Amino acid sequence: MDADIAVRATNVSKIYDLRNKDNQHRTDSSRFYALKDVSFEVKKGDVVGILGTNGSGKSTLSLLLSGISDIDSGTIEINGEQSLVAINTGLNNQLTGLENIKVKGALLGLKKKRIEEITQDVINFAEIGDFLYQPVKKYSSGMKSRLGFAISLALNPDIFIVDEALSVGDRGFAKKCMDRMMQLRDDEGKTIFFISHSLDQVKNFCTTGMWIEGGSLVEMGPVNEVAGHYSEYVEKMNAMKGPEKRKFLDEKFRKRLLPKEEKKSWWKRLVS
Ligand SMILES: Nc1ncnc2c1ncn2[C@@H]1O[C@H](COP(=O)(O)OP(=O)(O)OP(=O)(O)O)[C@@H](O)[C@H]1O
Repeated sequence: MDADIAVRATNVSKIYDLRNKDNQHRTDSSRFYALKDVSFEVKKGDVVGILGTNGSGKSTLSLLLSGISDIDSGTIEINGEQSLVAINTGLNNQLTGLENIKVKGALLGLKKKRIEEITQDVINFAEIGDFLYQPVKKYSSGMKSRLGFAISLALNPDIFIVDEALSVGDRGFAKKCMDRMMQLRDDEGKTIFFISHSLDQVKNFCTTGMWIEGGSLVEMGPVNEVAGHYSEYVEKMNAMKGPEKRKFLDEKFRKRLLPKEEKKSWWKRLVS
């Protein structure tokens, strides 16, 4: 992969099993594309805003980009270290904040001295006081976001993946994070993927827009253009009336189901 490329995704698909309301597998068409055949390239230093309505596949993509979740088909090539900042990922709920920092450092194979430096950076940035010594399960979502964000910043990865993490923090902390992310963008040339439902935030912060809808990549390009097309789509969808909207959403959902033949061959592959 060329040295100026940070991430290359080629025909990436992620499939989930659907369960019915009794938590049983459905008898037919029970497999569903969270992402389907997604391909793109992102240059180093690019700041990509990922847009898409609820359930379109944005968080799934963030989990694949950060290497937390496995891909079902296709490839993702990454140039550099990546780190995910999300509300509910990456922290062990049973451990205290402090233990989480140390475990993360140890898992990355860092030396004791480096872990101590990182711990101090996290304490300074997160400003969660004595909560540092409480198990994370006692944290509010805003506090988890503070800790998660501070850890990712301190680890100083080449690629940041920020999934809605700012939406739960209070205004002061969200501003502090945005200021720091602007520094990462402008002074350090980091590659950033930024998922937010705030279109203004995406337009102000990002250079490239990536619109994912129904598990597929619809458009990627200059952020203002992509955000404009996405807004038009959302407006059209919002203008739909009850039955029309239900039909539209149902068709969108059905397009993501794996065909039965494909399901059969999957089972055959499993038993053969
Ligand atoms: N672990 C899972 N098991 C089964 N289905 C899942 C799982 N995680 C996500 N999905 C489904 O995959 C689809 C994509 O979900 P994802 O969380 O990526 O969407 P999103 O674009 O981030 O949505 P939102 O804007 O609501 O956060 C959704 O239909 C979701 O229900």
